[in-house]
Amino acid sequence: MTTPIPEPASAAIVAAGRRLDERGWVPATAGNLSVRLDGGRVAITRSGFHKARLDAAALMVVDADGRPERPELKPSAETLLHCGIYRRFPGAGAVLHGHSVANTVLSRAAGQRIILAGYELLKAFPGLATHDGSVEVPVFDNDQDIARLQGVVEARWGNMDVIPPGYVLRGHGAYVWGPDMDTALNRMEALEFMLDCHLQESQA
Ligand SMILES: CSCCC(=O)C(=O)COP(=O)(O)O
Ligand SMILES: [Zn+2]
Repeated sequence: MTTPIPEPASAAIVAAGRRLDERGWVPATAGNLSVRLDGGRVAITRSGFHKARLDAAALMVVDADGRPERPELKPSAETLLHCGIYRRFPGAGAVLHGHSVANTVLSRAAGQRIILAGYELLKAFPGLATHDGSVEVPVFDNDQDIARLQGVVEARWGNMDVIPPGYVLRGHGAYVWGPDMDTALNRMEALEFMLDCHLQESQA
């Protein structure tokens, strides 16, 4: 059965794609965006579309396991990472993925984590009331086998006491989520701002 994507969900994805593009975080056709719908379904960008020029035709619906409602359409190649986030975090309502210079450069040099500490913008993440704290952003080796990569992500989450609403794929990009699209966008801007600071400090 296929059902249309509710207009608020498609509008949120289209607007978010433009915002990520304005920031320079979705070059070429990089990035993917999704919103959780009723019944475990997910509205997500189709593979290969430029995120600055999304419209309703560039979006589609998959089930909670990433299976397309319309099998003739190809969802984002990274759909299973979105589904993994929605499965693990019932409060997640929107997921964003972008390829910034900062997340790409820093993750290529990082180990298994990037520690962000002392930034006022840490307060954009849940559970941090002041700048006087730190967040461990997991870094995963990139993998073209997305199901296998999701397995690695889940195993790591299982070993973390505090899981921040984001992670980075080495040399590839960042994933961030939130209860709604506006919050996810704010968290992504906060993460990217702090990564950019981190990068500039490392070059000073
Ligand atoms: C040209 S970017 C390479 C694929 C990628 O990393 C990405 O984020 C976009 O893939 P999609 O299938 O979602 O278009
Ligand atoms: Zn990507």
